[in-house]
Amino acid sequence: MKIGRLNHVGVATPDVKAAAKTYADLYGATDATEAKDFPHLGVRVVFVSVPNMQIELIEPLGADSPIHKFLEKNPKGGQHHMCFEVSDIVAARDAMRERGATVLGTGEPYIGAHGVPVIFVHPKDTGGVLVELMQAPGEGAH
Ligand SMILES: CC[C@H](C(=O)O)C(=O)SCCNC(=O)CCNC(=O)[C@H](O)C(C)(C)COP(=O)(O)OP(=O)(O)OC[C@H]1O[C@@H](n2cnc3c(N)ncnc32)[C@H](O)[C@@H]1OP(=O)(O)O
Ligand SMILES: [Co+2]
Repeated sequence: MKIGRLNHVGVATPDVKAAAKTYADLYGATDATEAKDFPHLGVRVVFVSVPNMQIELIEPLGADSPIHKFLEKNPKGGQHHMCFEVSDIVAARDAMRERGATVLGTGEPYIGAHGVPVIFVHPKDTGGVLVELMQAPGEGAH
């Protein structure tokens, strides 16, 4: 198993709409989606598209949001995770475990904000960077 293209960089923020405006005003990155809520994932999301990938702006949604503590430590927000595409998310999950990394949650891939299955690898096993792996859109059975 080998990771593929960088699909998005996750950026946690207290306010996705304000953050999207910053990317538009400061960097001219005006190609942004409307904010979309994912209650079962505990985040509100705006995708800002740039030529080779997306910035995934994420705001906590609900008391159990997985990014609450991150924002307590980083109240203005900050880089949260990187997401790489893989050709087979189940094979990738198995490879992470075989290579000694902790796959978060139950380890079962679940549908993320792009509508394809994802997993997360614990930052303790990846040099302090939270890494998300996602089934490459249009590839593999999922
Ligand atoms: C899936 C929808 C969407 C998509 O792309 O489709 C998204 O990407 S949504 C993104 C938000 N969802 C997640 O991040 C799910 C997976 N994340 C988690 O389960 C937690 O965030 C977790 C376990 C990584 C951290 O949880 P929490 O902060 O509550 O726990 P701790 O404070 O105990 O943290 C443990 C340890 O990890 C360090 N940490 C936490 N977050 C990060 C981070 N983003 N990057 C790097 N390191 C991180 C934290 O500082 C602790 O380190 P320690 O040395 O033990 O103090
Ligand atoms: Co993500």
